[in-house]
Amino acid sequence: MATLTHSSSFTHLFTKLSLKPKKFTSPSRIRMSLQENAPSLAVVGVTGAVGQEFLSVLSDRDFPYGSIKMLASKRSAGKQITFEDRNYTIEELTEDSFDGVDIALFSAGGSISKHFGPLAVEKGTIVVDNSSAFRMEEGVPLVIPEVNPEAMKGIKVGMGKGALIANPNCSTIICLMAATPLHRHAKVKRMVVSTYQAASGAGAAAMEELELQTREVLEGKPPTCNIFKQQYAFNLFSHNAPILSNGYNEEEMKLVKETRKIWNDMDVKVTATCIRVPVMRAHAESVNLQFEKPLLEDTAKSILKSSPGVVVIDDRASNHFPTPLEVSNKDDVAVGRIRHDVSQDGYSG
Ligand SMILES: NC(=O)C1=CN([C@@H]2O[C@H](COP(=O)(O)OP(=O)(O)OC[C@H]3O[C@@H](n4cnc5c(N)ncnc54)[C@H](OP(=O)(O)O)[C@@H]3O)[C@@H](O)[C@H]2O)C=CC1
Ligand SMILES: N[C@@H](CC(=O)OP(=O)(O)O)C(=O)O
Repeated sequence: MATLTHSSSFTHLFTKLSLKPKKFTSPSRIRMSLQENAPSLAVVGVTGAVGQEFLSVLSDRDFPYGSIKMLASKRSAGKQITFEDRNYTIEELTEDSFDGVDIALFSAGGSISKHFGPLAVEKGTIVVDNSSAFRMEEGVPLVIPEVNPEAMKGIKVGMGKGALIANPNCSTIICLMAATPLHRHAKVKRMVVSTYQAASGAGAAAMEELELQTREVLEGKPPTCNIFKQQYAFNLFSHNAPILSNGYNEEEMKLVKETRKIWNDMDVKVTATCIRVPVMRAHAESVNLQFEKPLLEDTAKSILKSSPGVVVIDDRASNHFPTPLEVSNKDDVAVGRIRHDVSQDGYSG
């Protein structure tokens, strides 16, 4: 029914993020969210593509904080980072990092989350985890704030009690930001998703590799393949996540399982094909929905137009629909190519 584009990545406790290419260049802004009596924060994986976006979003949204710890690996410890006109020294992530921390934003990979997340929770920290480590764990809310904020009700800063909140996979988030309002109206029976995923989803090093390879190929040199095992520039390939015994890759099965958990609907039928495309930032998706109840095209459009975090770009006359370039560094999910599926009877898809 629609093509969706979103600045690659994820939604977490307080926002959705888009990935920018900067490393160690946190935004220098006039607005300051540093306040007395505000929560103490920690950003785990602060030097990474996502960590840098955490900082941008904290600043963009004036998220109040009393202090902020910049955490990364031993490799980055001691390096300086500037955030909201203040210099911070990056600290190595250790088991003592969370003493006195109210909220920790984790984005340093699943194994780091698995080890340090529970330790932080034990110390009374609310952990918002961007990895896949806890998403499917029972009792851990898997939250897209615009979709299912009720899943994290009862988790409050300042209660002295730690908690884990998981952030879905970026492809799931993009898809459900648009599909959920329609699902609430006409109930989705089956969803077929195809993704066109940018380099940003694979981290800062993948973005650097795409840039380097593009230059190398244009100069007639063999492309450097460190992050992906094949040429990425001027090419596309099946998502690099491991292939499972059912023939799907892990990225595809995340879309299936996470949708069911977020919608609390174990019967919804979901299938996905995930592809990596040589785009620097912002994933795109084709989402085909089959509904239980009829849904008219105009109704779908007006539902989407009034959905939080969604913008409709659907100008048939000038053939103008969402593109990764247009949505990069923006938070909203852009939706276009909204149309009835001619292969479905009535208005059921
Ligand atoms: N939910 C979603 O939509 C998305 C989730 N992700 C998740 O976020 C994670 C990070 O992604 P991304 O930012 O793109 O990756 P990057 O490779 O750009 O960054 C990785 C970060 O993790 C840090 N790190 C690595 N090893 C350690 C360690 N032993 N201790 C502490 N910090 C460490 C790195 O620090 P250093 O610089 O010191 O090495 C760096 O800050 C991914 O692994 C994935 O789980 C990513 C994209 C989308
Ligand atoms: N979805 C990211 C990969 C990733 O980080 O996924 P997850 O958050 O589920 O580990 C990509 O574009 O490749």
